[in-house]
Amino acid sequence: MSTRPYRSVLYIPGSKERALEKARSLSADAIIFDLEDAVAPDAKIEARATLKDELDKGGYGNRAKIVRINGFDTAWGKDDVAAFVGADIDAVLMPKVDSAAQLDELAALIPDVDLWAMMETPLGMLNAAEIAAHPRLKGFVMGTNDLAKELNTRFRADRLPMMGGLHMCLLAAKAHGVVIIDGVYNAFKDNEGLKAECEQGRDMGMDGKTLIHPAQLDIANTAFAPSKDEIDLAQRQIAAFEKAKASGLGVAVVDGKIVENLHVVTAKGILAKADAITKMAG
Ligand SMILES: CC(C)(COP(=O)(O)OP(=O)(O)OC[C@H]1O[C@@H](n2cnc3c(N)ncnc32)[C@H](O)[C@@H]1OP(=O)(O)O)[C@@H](O)C(=O)NCCC(=O)NCCSC(=O)C[C@H](O)C(=O)O
Ligand SMILES: [Mg+2]
Repeated sequence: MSTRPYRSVLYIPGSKERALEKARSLSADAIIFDLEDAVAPDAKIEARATLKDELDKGGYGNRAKIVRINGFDTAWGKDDVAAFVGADIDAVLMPKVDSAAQLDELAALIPDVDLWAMMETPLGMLNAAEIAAHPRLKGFVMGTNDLAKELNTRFRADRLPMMGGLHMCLLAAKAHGVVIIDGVYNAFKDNEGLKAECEQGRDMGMDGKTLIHPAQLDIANTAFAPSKDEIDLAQRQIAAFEKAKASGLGVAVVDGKIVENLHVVTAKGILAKADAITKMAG
């Protein structure tokens, strides 16, 4: 599993030069440079060239750089991949992945970068386990807009209609040790709604949230970072368990709750995440 933080993963349309420039100073853990749905068909080829130029210029620091290409069933998909062979990017994100075979096709065209998959179709949900098991696959991004469209579900604050799909992808991601990022929150001026959805995704086990506007960054960064109380508890659990172990015991008690080796593993994960976030901030 990656120790790199992915609390906030910001989409930026490859066609928007101003936003591409602005992203160099934003507090996103990762950026998805989008050539797919955020770019109009007439602007696709120019967006690809603009994005290539901006990535060549650099300046995105230690944010993960992920390029979302168009699907291979479009006129642009394979040329998108060709344009970024050898570029300074961390991953290529394929939209609407239905099967591991589609990742084989992508893998054959671009060496040396991680592959990520948009999980946003009914077939993708059903095949999540084989997709997560692909040897080059390192991350899932939930495409909850496309999923809602395909399932003909309504948007609800509790996201009940799409929970089945989200959970299938979570199980597959965790089983194969790949990162999983939650879908976007479309109402980008509704901070309370975004906070609630970030906390829901975090509690389910998502590693972070995809975002569409810079104003959403702080909310996601806070929700997906360990809180001071969580860090304090993790430190006390580790210390209490070490003390118990030294006395020949396998169980400690902290705040009236048992602490066993498995809780210590979780506690160490929390501290490692907090450390990675501190390092990311530089
Ligand atoms: C949603 C927007 C269209 C709003 O744009 P706009 O009205 O221009 O916003 P602001 O005027 O408030 O912008 C303020 C400044 O912030 C910069 N900006 C805006 N958005 C971004 C961004 N995403 N990244 C970086 N910088 C951004 C503006 O340039 C302004 O800067 P300045 O000039 O210095 O003041 C717009 O935010 C937008 O286009 N967002 C991205 C939309 C997108 O990427 N959609 C596709 C992904 S969603 C999806 O497809 C998920 C999935 O596939 C699914 O199925 O669910
Ligand atoms: Mg989509």
